[in-house]
Amino acid sequence: MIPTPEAFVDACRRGRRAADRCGHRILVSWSVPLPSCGPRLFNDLLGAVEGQQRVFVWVSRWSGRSLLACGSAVDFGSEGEHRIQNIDRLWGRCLRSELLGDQTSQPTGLTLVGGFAYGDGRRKPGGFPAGLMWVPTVQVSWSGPAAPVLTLNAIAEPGGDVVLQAWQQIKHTLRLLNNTESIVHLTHAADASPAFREVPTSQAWQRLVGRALNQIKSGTFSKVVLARQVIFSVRGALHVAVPLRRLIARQLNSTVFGVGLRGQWFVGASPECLIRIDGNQVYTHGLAGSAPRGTDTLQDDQLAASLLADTKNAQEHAVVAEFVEQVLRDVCVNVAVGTDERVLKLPDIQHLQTFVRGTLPSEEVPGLLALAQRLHPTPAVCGFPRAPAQQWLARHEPFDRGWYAGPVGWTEADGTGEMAVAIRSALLNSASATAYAGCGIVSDSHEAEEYRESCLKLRPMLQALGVDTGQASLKGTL
Ligand SMILES: C=C(O[C@H]1C=CC=C(C(=O)O)[C@@H]1O)C(=O)O
Repeated sequence: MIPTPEAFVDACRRGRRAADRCGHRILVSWSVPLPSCGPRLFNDLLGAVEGQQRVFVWVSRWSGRSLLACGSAVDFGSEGEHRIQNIDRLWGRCLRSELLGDQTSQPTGLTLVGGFAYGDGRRKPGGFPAGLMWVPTVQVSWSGPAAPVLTLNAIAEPGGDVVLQAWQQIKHTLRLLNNTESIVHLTHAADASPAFREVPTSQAWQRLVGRALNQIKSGTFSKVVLARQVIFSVRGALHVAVPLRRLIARQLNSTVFGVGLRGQWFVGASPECLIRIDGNQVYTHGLAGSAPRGTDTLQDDQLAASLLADTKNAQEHAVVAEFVEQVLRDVCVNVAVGTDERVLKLPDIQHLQTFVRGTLPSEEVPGLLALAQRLHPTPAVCGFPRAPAQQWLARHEPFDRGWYAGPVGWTEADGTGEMAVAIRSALLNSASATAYAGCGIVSDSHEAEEYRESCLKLRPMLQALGVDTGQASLKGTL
């Protein structure tokens, strides 16, 4: 099923010779189109990779790019305020001095995948790291209707036994590609139990909204985005392929992601693109201001019209749209702000949105990660002005956001790539599923309305986890 695997072994041999010459490790990246049909292979592979130690899943509604990757040839990790920038620097250095040197152009499939915690706190034992991106050992990617591309990456060390290593990697890849059929049929969802715990409790969260409103009145900030957690216990083994498939099938206007690290998974369907680069074009997205969906088209359109006309939502949205526009103006030329498609309709909620695009000038410019560092956190997940909102959240939000609302995505050697704001997400392990939602609080916000809105934002993940939100005990709460 892998065409010309010997070519990968040859590339590894060349990598080893280069490593011997320069005395340091060399990254070998080799890609080949796969003959199998795309969507089916993707769906089947999802079942096959879920048990792996390191997995990255991506189904983009912005670029049409899908990725399924496992293993890591090389990790780039960093903590602290400059974690995105630090990983950008390490990746740049790897591309300049460690990539297999005798290729005439950039390797086509080489991709860095991963993400970042929302905050710059230090890594907690057992939790997701503050920043981790990596080059997968095995990756299958699709772009629109084109044939899937298989990419194998390996590190050749000076004096290392690359031939054995390369054949083992091919064997492992073949096992993954061939095992898909049997594994997918064994995959059953152990749905999350309807028993749940809210952090903070609904009353405490609404009291916090009240305190945020006092700060807004006293002029500390004009907007803050307050989040909450809902924690479900999980009965039996949770097969992550099941919620991922549900998200892919239902959240058609959201980019679906899944990051598996040592048995824990961070998954979600984000409607918010932090940054996307395609060639010299840069895209970002302001998303804030929300309304429920209607029960029929007439009511739905009325709700969208009121959302567009409402001053509270307009204010909540404007700070985000103006912020992301300014970041693009700082680095791009020909910045244009989209005026159509002002409302994004998702199955459970609708939002105000603004698309901003720009062109990278031809001189040396920041890449995807450097732009993500400038944009994160936008006022859609933090507040405005950023520093006082951030400080207030650090003191009052009673949990660590982890990767919720952080940047998650991928970038290639030529700078192409995309990162989502990881909202509408959950952290899953063998015992529990923790789902997150946050709401932008501005001067005209109301505690109970914001609580109801946060429940709508939790729904995509709860539905994906098999929680019956129509059930009596959850009605009016979630
Ligand atoms: C912070 C979240 O949503 C943001 C994105 C869209 C609309 C939002 C709002 O209306 O509050 C939030 O700013 C979340 O879903 O957890």
